[in-house]
Amino acid sequence: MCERAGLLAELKHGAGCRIDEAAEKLHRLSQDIWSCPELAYDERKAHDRLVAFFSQEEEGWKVDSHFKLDTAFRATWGPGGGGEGDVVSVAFLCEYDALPGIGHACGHNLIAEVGAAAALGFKAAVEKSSKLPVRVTVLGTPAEEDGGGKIDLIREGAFDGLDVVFMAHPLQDDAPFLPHVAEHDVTVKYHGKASHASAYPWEGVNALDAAVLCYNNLSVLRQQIKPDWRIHGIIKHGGVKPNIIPAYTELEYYLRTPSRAELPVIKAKAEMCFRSAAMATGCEVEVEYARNAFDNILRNRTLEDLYEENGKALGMEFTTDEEVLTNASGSTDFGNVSFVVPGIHSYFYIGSKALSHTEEYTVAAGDQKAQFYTLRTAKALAMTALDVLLCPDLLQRVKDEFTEAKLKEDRLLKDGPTDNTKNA
Ligand SMILES: NCCCC[C@H](NC(=O)CCCN)C(=O)O
Repeated sequence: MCERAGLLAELKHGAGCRIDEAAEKLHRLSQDIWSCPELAYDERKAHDRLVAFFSQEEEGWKVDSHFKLDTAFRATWGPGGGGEGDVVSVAFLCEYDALPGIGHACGHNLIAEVGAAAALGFKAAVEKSSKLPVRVTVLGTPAEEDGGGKIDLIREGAFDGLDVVFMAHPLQDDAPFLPHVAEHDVTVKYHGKASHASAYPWEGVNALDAAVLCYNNLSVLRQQIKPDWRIHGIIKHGGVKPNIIPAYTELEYYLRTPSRAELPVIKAKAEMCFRSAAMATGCEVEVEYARNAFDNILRNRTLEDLYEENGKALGMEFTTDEEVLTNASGSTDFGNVSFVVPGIHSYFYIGSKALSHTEEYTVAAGDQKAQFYTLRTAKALAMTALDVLLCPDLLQRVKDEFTEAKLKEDRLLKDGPTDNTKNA
């Protein structure tokens, strides 16, 4: 039981009221982002809209536009960071990139809204109590769907000095945590030799054959990988004309494992598939891994429990479906954040059972119905942040759990998982 339970309850109530009061403009913010979907690292309008929101529509924030990345931003309130000792530095994260062709089919417009709303509520609550040593940060993090803006921002020091970070992602259910797997994108390019495919095919070196063999090699490999590992990809370039033996082909694959420690194993296995296809066809092969590999998420059960308690008080019904709770739901660059700062990446229902990355989900993410659930989630995040701020024991528990979980993962990384790539 928190010693300041009375004050805590009052502040939680205040946070909720502030979020309700700002409901209309928060909805406009997310609608503006939703109606103009922009791809990773190119979210210029979303960036400008969020910057305008914190510098013009809201008061008291110091805003850094283009913060370390062209389409990232930072809004801060409270004492300056670094060296204050007792100041608790709390951050709320926004995402706002869309998917090619299907717009906001992952609902990142709502992630921007939920992050902004939680920050507004939390700030308003702590503002009333001048004695609370707290700094509030909103970080606008681009390119979750492609590239991993949070990983760039970590490298640039944007997460330095933060004590705890909060974000929430829309889905089909409310859940304080869903497993996320580590992931690395790889592009495989085959270079062959063009020739007339009917007149003198023997003069050609067929890069499409290499791509097809690569695809098939990986499909065969899939039978011998662990059930929770994932390999999936596309052929991005498959040639230009049936009567020209393709001189160039390109594939893009995502390789995923539950822990970042296992990624090197799946990569070594996939590598043999890439190279053997080149050897069989006489093509040259180039294998290019993306700049950023995504880590799995480190859980923080203290934060999850608090979030669940607050969510339930607001009427959330958390899923108990084991399939949802145990299946890996994809990857996120928040995984990398969870290795540098303790945090929570919860999921929230938006009034629809449509599946993410479909056109139906795009519609749901822009629907008025999603607003109630988005703001309710923002309240639960703000309330959870208030819990850790007002109860120093809880913050310490959050930090201890983070250190322990990280040590465990580091040990796994150091010892290395079993690799049966070589049959010796
Ligand atoms: N490097 C590519 C990353 C793709 C990330 C993408 N993320 C999501 O879909 C969000 C989490 C889903 N619950 C993914 O394909 O996993």
